[in-house]
Amino acid sequence: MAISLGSIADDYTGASDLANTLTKNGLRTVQTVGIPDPSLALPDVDAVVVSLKIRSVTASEAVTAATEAERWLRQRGAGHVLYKICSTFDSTDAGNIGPVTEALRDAAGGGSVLVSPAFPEAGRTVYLGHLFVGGQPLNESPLKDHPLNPMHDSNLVRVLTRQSRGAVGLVDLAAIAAGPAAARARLDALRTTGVTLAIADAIFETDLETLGEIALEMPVATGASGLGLGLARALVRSGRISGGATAEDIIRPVGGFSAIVAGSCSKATLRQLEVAERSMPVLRLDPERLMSGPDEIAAAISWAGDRISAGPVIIAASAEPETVSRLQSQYGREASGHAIETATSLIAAELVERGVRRLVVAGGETSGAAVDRLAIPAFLIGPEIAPGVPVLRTVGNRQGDMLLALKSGNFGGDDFFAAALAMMH
Ligand SMILES: Nc1ncnc2c1ncn2[C@@H]1O[C@H](COP(=O)(O)OP(=O)(O)O)[C@@H](O)[C@H]1O
Ligand SMILES: O=C(O)[C@@H](O)C(=O)COP(=O)(O)O
Repeated sequence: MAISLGSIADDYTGASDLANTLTKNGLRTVQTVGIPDPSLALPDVDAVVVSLKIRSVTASEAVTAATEAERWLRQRGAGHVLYKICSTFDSTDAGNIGPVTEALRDAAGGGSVLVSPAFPEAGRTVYLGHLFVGGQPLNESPLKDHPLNPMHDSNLVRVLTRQSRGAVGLVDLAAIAAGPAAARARLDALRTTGVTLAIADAIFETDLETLGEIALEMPVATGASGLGLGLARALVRSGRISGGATAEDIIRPVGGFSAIVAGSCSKATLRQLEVAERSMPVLRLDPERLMSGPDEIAAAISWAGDRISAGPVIIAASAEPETVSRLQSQYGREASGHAIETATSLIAAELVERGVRRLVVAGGETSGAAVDRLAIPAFLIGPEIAPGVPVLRTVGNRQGDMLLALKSGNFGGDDFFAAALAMMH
């Protein structure tokens, strides 16, 4: 199997978001969980998205995992590798976007790397290097309260500079709107001044198409699904792939019970839970009790066990920023995040043991922990529930075929949970 496009995603929801965009734009795509075991039979595809859980680990761990994935992708023919980051540039001054991008650049022999988290379909645009989330600059958006990586600066040139060894520049909208030749010239001019990482503005899909065209001429790029769209369209335009991806039979029924597990504290998820509460049983976990022992997990499993055969249930650790801050000031940010992810993943695994075969997980880190515990090796990409969130069908899963949706915290409309379940039978 030779692939045209390789991607390394820094979390699992981000991976399914990108795989969804690539599929919608004509690439047959598979999402693997880590580097797949050689015994796993992967389908014949144009693109592989390797999901890693490296957004919130140390920079050196992230670099090691990403460079290993890069080698694996190159060995399978990937001429271009996209490092998929969050469209809200989730990271801290310690990394990991800068260190991983620079390591992938070094592995590919140097040159310039375009970096753009723009994803206009989801309201993420970049202008003069500033990232906007809907109508708000990043630092005024709900991302300012993210439990693991609160974002306090919308100027991505500054943010990336703080994480990188090399100089960071800007390919601005004026150059991009003037088309590939002008954007290329701007990038070349930056390179002569020693800039190796270039934040790229993008507001409209046409900007992404321009970015995709020039990114494809280079071995590495860093960005969110918007850049994926540009790369996929450039590949299809180049005639190198057939452009015939379909998502049709991926959602054939799997049976079993259905459940939702949420660990995202994003504003969108909190609203979706409120709305779902009107039509489904929802158990709100007590974070204090989760931190102090296994009783809360056992109680949640028993609560779900009593209800699951009657219809879908939701179990959520999600809480408002004030509650999250209180817990973090008592136990520390990483320790509380990790303990809650462990709890939600144990609950998800226990639900699957009890016959759940249709599972929605809300939250990037939360999804990563759950999919790892379930030991699911890979996913095929089905139709889209909401921008950035497809239905996934497991490949090579030991419990048999399952349908999942891994929802990025910030994605989906108010009725996302009902909409997801309606597409999974
Ligand atoms: N009540 C809570 N208090 C503190 N942290 C929490 C709480 N509920 C969930 N978390 C943690 O918050 C983090 C949310 O991150 P993530 O799952 O990536 O969601 P998102 O997709 O919204 O970023 C996880 O580490 C999760 O364990
Ligand atoms: O690019 C995006 O916004 C998403 O694909 C993504 O990575 C979101 O991360 P989480 O909110 O942590 O799921």
